[in-house]
Amino acid sequence: MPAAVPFPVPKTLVLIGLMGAGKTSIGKRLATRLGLPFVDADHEIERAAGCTIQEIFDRFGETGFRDGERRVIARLLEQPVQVLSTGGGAFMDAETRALIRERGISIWLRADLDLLVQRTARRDHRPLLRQGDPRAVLSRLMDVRYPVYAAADLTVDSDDSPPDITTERVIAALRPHLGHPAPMDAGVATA
Ligand SMILES: Nc1ncnc2c1ncn2[C@@H]1O[C@H](COP(=O)(O)OP(=O)(O)O)[C@@H](O)[C@H]1O
Ligand SMILES: O=C(O)C1=C[C@@H](OP(=O)(O)O)[C@@H](O)[C@H](O)C1
Ligand SMILES: [Mg+2]
Repeated sequence: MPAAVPFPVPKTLVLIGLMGAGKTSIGKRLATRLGLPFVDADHEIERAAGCTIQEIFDRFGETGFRDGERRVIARLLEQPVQVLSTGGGAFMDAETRALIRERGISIWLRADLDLLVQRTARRDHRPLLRQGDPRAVLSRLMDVRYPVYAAADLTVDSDDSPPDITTERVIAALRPHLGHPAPMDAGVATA
């Protein structure tokens, strides 16, 4: 991966999109490229609860999970600028969406159904995909969520390109939102 790019980033970069779109994996790479801290909301929710997302769903239901998710993301958005990967349902919450709009730059990683099915099949830690045929669940979620995700500040296609290419695509889309890099000779007096 190329060295970090020294562009000032004005607000936390918030990755949104369906399960398997690559929010967690691209978010990590994006943070490295921009020299920013990385945080994954699902990871923070599990840390705060002291158990896995599956266990939260089992004990408190999806509503309990969503309450925790809303609180954790609000807390994370109070922190200094970073890359924040959310879980696929987070942006569907009106309160969370408003906070992201105020304090972040939202980036929708858009992927097609086949790719999402293929990528999410590798692991079974997503409770919503254990409640029926994963393709049918993802297809239904696409219908409901894509019109809402479309309100993101930026949309970037997550296809079968290597992750580093998708990461560069995100950086290219972000360019108009980034400051200018510090000049190499900053502070050097000129005649
Ligand atoms: N080009 C790619 N871009 C993003 N993820 C990819 C890519 N190729 C394979 N993957 C894999 O897809 C899986 C789902 O990605 P993940 O980052 O967990 O998505 P999300 O956080 O959006 O649910 C991961 O195992 C990741 O390694
Ligand atoms: O789409 C969703 O509602 C969910 C997505 C998951 O995160 P990823 O999108 O990172 O898989 C996780 O937050 C939870 O299983 C619910
Ligand atoms: Mg994730």
